[in-house]
Amino acid sequence: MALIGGLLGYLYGPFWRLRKVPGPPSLPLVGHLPLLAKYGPDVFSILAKQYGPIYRFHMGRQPLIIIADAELCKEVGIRKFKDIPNRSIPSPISASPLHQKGLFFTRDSQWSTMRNTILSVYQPSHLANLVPKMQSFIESATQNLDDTIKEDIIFSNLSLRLATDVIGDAAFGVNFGLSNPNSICESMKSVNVENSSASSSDEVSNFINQHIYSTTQLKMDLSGSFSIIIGLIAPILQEPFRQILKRIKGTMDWKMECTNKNLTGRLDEIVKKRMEDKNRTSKNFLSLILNARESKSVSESVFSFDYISAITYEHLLAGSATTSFTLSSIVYLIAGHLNVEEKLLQEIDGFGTHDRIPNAKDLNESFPYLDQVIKEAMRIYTVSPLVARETSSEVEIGGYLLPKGTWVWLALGVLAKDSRNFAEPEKFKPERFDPKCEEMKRRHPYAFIPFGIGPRACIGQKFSMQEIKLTLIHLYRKYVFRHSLNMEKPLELEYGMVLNFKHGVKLRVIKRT
Ligand code: HEM
Repeated sequence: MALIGGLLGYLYGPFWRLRKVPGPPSLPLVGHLPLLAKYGPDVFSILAKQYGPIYRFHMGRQPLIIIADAELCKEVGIRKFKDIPNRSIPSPISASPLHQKGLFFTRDSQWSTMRNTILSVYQPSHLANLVPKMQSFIESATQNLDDTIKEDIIFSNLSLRLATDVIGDAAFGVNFGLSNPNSICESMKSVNVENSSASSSDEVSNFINQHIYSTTQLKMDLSGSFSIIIGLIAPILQEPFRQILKRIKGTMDWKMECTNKNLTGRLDEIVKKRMEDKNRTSKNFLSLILNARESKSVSESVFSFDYISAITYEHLLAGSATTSFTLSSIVYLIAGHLNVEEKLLQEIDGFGTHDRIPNAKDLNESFPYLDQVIKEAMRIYTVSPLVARETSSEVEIGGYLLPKGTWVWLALGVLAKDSRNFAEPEKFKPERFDPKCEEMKRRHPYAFIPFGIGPRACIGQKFSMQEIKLTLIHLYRKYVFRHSLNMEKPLELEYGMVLNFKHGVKLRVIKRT
């Protein structure tokens, strides 16, 4: 009897505490996973229409409170931040030690100390100094495009190489050499520190493949590893299953374990070398943390070796997959909207001759239409459509009392497609972000938040916008792009920790005359 009581408590306890929040009927154990399987990520928009701006969704046994309204997002992300300061740790992450100790999933004072130290790397003056370095990576990554005229390229691969190199340099002071046309085809023995280039194509492609694998295998839908799926249904069983499966060759858990071990080993090597380097500058993010640690301005326990490794790796992940996805989706959308392309080319050509490289101020002020195009593309393809939070005390949101420990997820992707804020939301119309446009004036200020909201919003927003703008200006000065006939229509997406393209973005390059 006690056993049955315990089992029922385990299965229904999480639901019972939140039963007053509306939501569709859910099945024991699997919760609303069948709905996710049926509709994919669109399920969150569909349910918002049916159940309103705050509703319950059971990711297996775990209930989530989904917030699908701009005003309520402001309440969760900003007004009630002190009661909701951390992110919940989703099942795929709890299975991945590599991803746990970064800024994303650290909590409370550990998080605020880390964030405050890191923030100095993202000051406007530091970012402005990165422009020449970013530009040189961009030139290098796009150097071979002339040879691919009238051929299809997988643009999403190029953009991932580029974004990984840029963040590798800014975060670690390491040139991975992925966008160097020669070292892509040559061999690379090791990833060397401080401005030395990586050589050996097997190693480069190995590294990038592992990096991509590690990012894309953290699924949030039903295509993850077996232990992740078990974790959704019965979290208590996830770790024992993972421990067993990671030893069985060929399973997804085994592959993830090997990949993560390899990557961690390589990155730890970089961190160790940099720790020993007495002449390090503070131009990159890793050196800055190490300097702060040695000068005792932050406690060594806050930035222990594990945390430094995790946070540096996190920058590589967070800074590459998101920026690269965004760049590819922008170019893809422009390729399908020639009126937008024409207006954009006019703005870019009007800036000056090709040898005039825009500086940080130019990027902020001289490309208003480019700004609108980027925002509209990020609205159509919101790379991070759900943002996680967890209550640290009992708190009232939208008329419901949520107990401590409730997972509250902000549905940025649903907000971005809400017709109350974006007329004809499926259409690509950059002009809707023109500050003079009526729709823009009427819009809720938090209806479009692709970088999140409040003190936990993305730390790399300005960094990535600078990189994206520089890249697009460089590309469109020389080329335009068209969809490849070999690309599926509509574009198919994969739902991992961030959105990804199922088959890449395939484009045809046309040289401008
Ligand atoms: C287009 C590019 C990017 C997008 C769309 C994006 C989006 C996001 C979103 C939605 C969040 C969660 C915010 C929240 O919870 O309110 C986030 C957090 C974060 N992002 Fe980004 N990101 C991008 C680029 C970058 C880059 C380039 C970096 C690093 C250089 C970065 C580092 C981070 C970190 C460390 C966090 C966690 C912040 C914290 O918890 O304090 N991101 N990002």
